[in-house]
Amino acid sequence: MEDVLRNTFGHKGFRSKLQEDAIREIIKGDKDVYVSMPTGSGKSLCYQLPAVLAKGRITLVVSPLIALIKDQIDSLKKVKVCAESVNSSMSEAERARVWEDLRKPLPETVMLFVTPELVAQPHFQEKLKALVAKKKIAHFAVDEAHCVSQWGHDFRHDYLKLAKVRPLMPGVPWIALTATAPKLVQQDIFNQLEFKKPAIFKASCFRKNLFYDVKFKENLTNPLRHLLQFLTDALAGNKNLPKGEKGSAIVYCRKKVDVEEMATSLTKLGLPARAYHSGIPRLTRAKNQEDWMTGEFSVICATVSFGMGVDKAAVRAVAHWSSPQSIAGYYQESGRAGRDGLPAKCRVYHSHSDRNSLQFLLNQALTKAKNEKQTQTANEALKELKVMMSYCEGTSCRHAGFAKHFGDSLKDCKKLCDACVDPKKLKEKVSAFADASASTRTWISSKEDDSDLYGGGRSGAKREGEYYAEDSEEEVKSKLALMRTIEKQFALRRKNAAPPPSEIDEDFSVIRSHQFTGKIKNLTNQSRKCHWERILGSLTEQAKAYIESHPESNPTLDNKMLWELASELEYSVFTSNRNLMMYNMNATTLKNSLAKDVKNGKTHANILENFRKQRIDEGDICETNTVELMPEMSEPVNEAVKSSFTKASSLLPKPVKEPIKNSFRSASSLLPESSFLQSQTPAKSPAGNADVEREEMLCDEPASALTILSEVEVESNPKTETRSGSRDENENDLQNSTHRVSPSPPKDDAKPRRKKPVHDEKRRRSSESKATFLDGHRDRMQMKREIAVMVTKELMPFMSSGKIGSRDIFKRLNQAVCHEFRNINKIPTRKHLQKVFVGVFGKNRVISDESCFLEVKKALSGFVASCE
Ligand SMILES: Nc1ncnc2c1ncn2[C@@H]1O[C@H](COP(=O)(O)OP(=O)(O)OP(=O)(O)O)[C@@H](O)[C@H]1O
Repeated sequence: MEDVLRNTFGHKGFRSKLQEDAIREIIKGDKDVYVSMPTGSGKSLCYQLPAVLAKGRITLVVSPLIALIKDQIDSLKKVKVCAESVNSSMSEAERARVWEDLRKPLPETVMLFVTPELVAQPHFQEKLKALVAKKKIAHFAVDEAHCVSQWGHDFRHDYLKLAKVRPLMPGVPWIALTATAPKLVQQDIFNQLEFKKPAIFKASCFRKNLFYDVKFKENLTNPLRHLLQFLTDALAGNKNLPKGEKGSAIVYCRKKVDVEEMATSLTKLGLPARAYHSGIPRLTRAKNQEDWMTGEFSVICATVSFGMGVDKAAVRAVAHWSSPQSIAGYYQESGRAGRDGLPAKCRVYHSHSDRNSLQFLLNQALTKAKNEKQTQTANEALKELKVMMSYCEGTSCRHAGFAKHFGDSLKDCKKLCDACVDPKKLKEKVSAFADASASTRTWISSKEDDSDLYGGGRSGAKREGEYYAEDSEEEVKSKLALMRTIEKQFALRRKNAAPPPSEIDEDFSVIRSHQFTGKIKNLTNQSRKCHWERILGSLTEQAKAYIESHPESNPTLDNKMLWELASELEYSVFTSNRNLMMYNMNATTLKNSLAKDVKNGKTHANILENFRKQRIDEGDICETNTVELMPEMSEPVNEAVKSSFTKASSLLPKPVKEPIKNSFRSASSLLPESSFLQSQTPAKSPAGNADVEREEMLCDEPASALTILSEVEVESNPKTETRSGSRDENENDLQNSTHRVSPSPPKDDAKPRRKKPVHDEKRRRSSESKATFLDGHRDRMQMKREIAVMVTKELMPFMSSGKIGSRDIFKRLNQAVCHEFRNINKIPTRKHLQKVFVGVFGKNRVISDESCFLEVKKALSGFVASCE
């Protein structure tokens, strides 16, 4: 045995005691054997070595993918072990050659790799019987045995048929091999493969060379840059290594389209990456995999169809760009890191929208379940998702999370995950994320197609053949359905009539927190959905108008974004109104306002943001060293875009005029003359015009324009009620002051508002705070706001003293400075800014015109960098 280990396989010893023991047991050949060891721990050797020792007899190996089979055969050929396969990718002659060999009294073939589909074929079973009759089968090994379990994350229907061949081979011992599987899956494997009293070899799932953490996209200023940094750090050791030894990384994305986008974005940012998913032509896909394996490039962006059986040792990082669907799946995918035993990192970028999309899709599967089995499967998938979400949003040791799931006993890893390295910091992050979720927890995103959910996810049951088939037909259907709905809404909007309840009742996924509809007495889901549809109609029209008027930038309609935005806006009206009449009135006013904006050629801020992002992705907007995912109406956005910009505040219902705090009153009076406010606000405050001007000069933070203004007020008027000590308190006050832009009946405007009891007020505030949360990127937006406030405040005096030639230059300079600080993720202090402005204005420079401004802009990053 040791000879074969050394001389044939070239290993100095066994990888572990468990590997050795399992191999010994398999060689004995008197029992079925179950081997469960983490990815990369050397499971294959457990059947390969006994196969070599079983001279003259064949070991049959069932493997789920032809690609995987090919890899195995290639690596065995390298060590001169004769392994063959018979599968659909081979020519008739090749298959005949293999069968011919197998018929020989002493076949050369040591291992025969087959797919479960082939095993199910009668003609294969006939040949199998003949081989068994001649006692030519040594072992029957089932690789990736978790595929047999419906509770596994990668169920393959054809694996279920394997047990049918069991009676055809009495006395042949079976081997089931899988990476770590939970107890339930293990038992299911035994049941399905009819294992009786198997010998069990099970390793701990703890991978001591892997560091696990979770990042919350909503907490990050620029998640893409964050990922880029993560990958760059992980691959930093590559510099002095030859190509073949360079470390590499995998970025898993949920959908094929995300895979493509990610590969393009990373490449544009200077980290060459390629895509891998089943939609890519097979040859290109194979070339991408090959080039990644050989170190031509380091990063592969893929759906989960990539990786099974990929034996690349030096994977230094595995990132999941959105939350995986199950913890077992995540364990296996992330386990592709560090197969060489050296340190590697595994990270999930989690977000509310991922959580909600997954939840929505699985709920949908549950709703659509036609029989008890499907219901059970869907329920199980939901349970798995719950566990995965607890992993992402929990604060306990990540490794212990795996251990618990797989029935191991590990308590904590000490320092191999973010939870053990800095529990306090993680708790803060989780709580910031939870805060953001207050408004989105029950939000169910727009219809999504699950055909590409992490390469198929549980729907992977549908997969057949060698590659994960993906349902492009489904995708098309889903898109058509979406388009039909949007078209329907256009028609409805034109007729200005609500659809019959039966039609709208069919799907409330667009209505956020719809289970809370009872909050407003007599308000039905149908009614909410009807308002949502009308809002969506107007938004879609805005987007279409923009597309028509900007053919040069070739933007495309992002239906999903429009659905979500419509839901967001409807939800903000829903949470800020307390009776049916007010809800209906304000929802209608909102819709009218959006429609009016269409006429006036205005476009909602989020739509502009989306188009701008598209342009960034296209590479049209690419500022040196920066890719921004959030709206930055800065330099590269053309004037037309700027002028058609609709303030988010204009979408909020009418502000309460009288009983508000100073800061808010001033803020509301600073609002732009949007169609909505024009129709609602009878008179401006005396300070109105000046303030409007000042507001326009502020840095372009569309969704938070109002909030910025409130903050400016807070900063500049220490006596205002909202001013309080800490930044957090200010933030609360800020929100509260902003809430007051909630709708109220026109009659109330003239009367002072009756003071509510404290608990009522609290409840009102909390529901209103949900309403003000417009984009779910709270921390990032807050940082932007704070930068904008600081920069505006410090730049103002230069405007007043005539050092800035025009309002437009002020605005652009302000944007440019904000931009620089956002680039370095820093909220500047007064001192920082004073230093920057010494550089900008020198002793007595006046930035009077465009050329002057451009000159300053060029040097700006240097001034900002040196201000620290
Ligand atoms: N005893 C050993 N000594 C050194 N290297 C080994 C030993 N056993 C296996 N290996 C190597 O470890 C690597 C991983 O082995 P293998 O592919 O069998 O892992 P696995 O457990 O099947 O992983 P996965 O579940 O991802 O397929 C291979 O490169 C293999 O050659």
